[in-house]
Amino acid sequence: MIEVSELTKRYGRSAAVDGLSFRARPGTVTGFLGPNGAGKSTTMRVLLGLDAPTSGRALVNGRRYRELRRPMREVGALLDANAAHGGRSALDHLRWMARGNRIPGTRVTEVLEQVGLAGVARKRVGGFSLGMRQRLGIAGALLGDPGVLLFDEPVNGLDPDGVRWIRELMRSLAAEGRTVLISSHLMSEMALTADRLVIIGRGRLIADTSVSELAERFRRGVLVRSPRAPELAAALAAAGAEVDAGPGGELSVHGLEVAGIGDLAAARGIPLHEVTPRSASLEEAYMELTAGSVQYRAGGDAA
Ligand SMILES: Nc1ncnc2c1ncn2[C@@H]1O[C@H](COP(=O)(O)OP(=O)(O)OP(=O)(O)O)[C@@H](O)[C@H]1O
Repeated sequence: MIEVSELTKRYGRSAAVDGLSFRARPGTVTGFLGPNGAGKSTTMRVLLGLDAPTSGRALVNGRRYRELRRPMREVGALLDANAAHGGRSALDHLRWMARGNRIPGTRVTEVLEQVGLAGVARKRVGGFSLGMRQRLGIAGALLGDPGVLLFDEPVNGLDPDGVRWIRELMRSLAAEGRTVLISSHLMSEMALTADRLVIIGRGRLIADTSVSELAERFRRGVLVRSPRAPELAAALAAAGAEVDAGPGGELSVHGLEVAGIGDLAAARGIPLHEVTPRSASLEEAYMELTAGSVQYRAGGDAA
């Protein structure tokens, strides 16, 4: 379990994180979303004890990081894919991590297998592609077999195969009952990977929601086509719906759901050729939610 409550982190006069509260629960992939500079990495750094909060709390399993008895066995993290020393082999890097944390060497072999690097374990990390370095970083996060995992932008720069691999890994880690927090600025990716979405902007919480709740919130009425559209429009309006007729004769209906529209048409013997609930895409929803908190725009204007 991850619990962030009233967390504020200031750098000088500006707040990177500003009164942020949310939870990430076991068995769940929580997508941590926000535009560049929203405060995602800062929150993760505080959770991992790499930065001290100005105020508020960021707890892993009910404790601050430095109060954890065996941190690597409780929480694993991928913050920076380039953290491993380029001159070392993947095997040496993980062995070094394992030794420092009293983790048995056999675990190194296991995680190398799990991330698909067993075949290149003795190669120097300096020659690794970005995707291989991400895998190595993930192997490091998994080394202590922790119940809580934090991944900061793990799909950045990966090809579609790598992206899919990460998505499936995150899902399987959550299915094992682990708490998985994964940051991204891409809604499209999170919509496929995450159960819950914590969306932040300028250090503040914008939404704490499930993917389906977010889609529901951005519903845009029901699109209806019928060869007897004017008659149907009148009947829907009489039933209290708000109806707009489009240029092609299609109706945009608000205030009545698909079932209600179908029942009403059936009762009057009006044929329906299409009844489609419409919602803004999740990407549009995300853009709308974060519109006020984008720090930098193309052209360099501060928002
Ligand atoms: N060490 C630091 N000193 C001063 N300002 C910092 C420091 N670390 C982060 N910031 C500022 O805090 C804000 C939040 O940064 P953070 O890296 O947490 O955002 P993010 O959501 O992870 O963004 P990105 O997606 O770009 O990584 C930014 O305005 C950033 O410039």
